[in-house]
Amino acid sequence: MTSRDTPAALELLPAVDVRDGQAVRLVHGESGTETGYGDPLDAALTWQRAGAEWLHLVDLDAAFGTGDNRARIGEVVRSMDIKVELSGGIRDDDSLAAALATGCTRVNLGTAALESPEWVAKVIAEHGERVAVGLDVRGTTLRGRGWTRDGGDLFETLARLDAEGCARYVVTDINKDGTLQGPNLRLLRDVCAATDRPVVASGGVSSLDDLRAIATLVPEGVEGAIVGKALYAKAFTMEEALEAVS
Ligand SMILES: O=C(O)c1ccccc1N[C@@H]1O[C@H](COP(=O)(O)O)[C@@H](O)[C@H]1O
Repeated sequence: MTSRDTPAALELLPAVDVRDGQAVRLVHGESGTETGYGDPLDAALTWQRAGAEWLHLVDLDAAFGTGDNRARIGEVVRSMDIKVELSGGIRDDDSLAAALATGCTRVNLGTAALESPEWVAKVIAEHGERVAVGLDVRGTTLRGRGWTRDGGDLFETLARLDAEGCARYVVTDINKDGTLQGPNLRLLRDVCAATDRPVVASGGVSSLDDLRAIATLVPEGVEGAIVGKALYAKAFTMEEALEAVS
């Protein structure tokens, strides 16, 4: 079982979400709300050049069940010198093997953790630190299948995954995601209180002050923060973000 190691600084994971081969941002994760930001490799390389140590890479078509961007995603991962957390549509042996074969540092499972608990327990046992679970919530209700279906209670699922040895959680407040309205610090605190595993925060970051606020939760177990729209909207630069949490 993984214990929570408090890192010196909050890790930042710039997000590259891929739909139809393009980097996009959504609002509340809703299909059809895409704003396009061009080539995903260009975006990823931009964050890497700016000093990011992680990339949060999402195959949105795979998450929505509208196809996949496997080939493009594989190219992006293989082009990175930094660590990559890969998400979206990893729900069975085939998609897991393809994701791990890209050389990504870890995969992030969403829907599978809600719909295929036995498979996920096996994958956690086999792959340990290479597997995180994405807990994508509205309120305290988990959402799967592109965030379109309810998938049970956050804290019941967290307890089950903890018992199975899940290494870390990526916690997304869907109501905040893509809105630039600030993170849900209460949710992050509540999750940290319920588990001793590291937590990566996702959703709502709009400013350097938001990142500083998330960084105050490092002692409670928040290890990292995913930053999406704020970077694309140029609310701050990646360099400024890294400086703010260093
Ligand atoms: O990141 C998003 O904006 C997003 C929106 C809608 C659905 C999923 C999204 N992202 C990530 O995708 C995985 C879930 O994929 P799956 O359920 O395992 O197929 C999860 O990491 C979400 O945070």
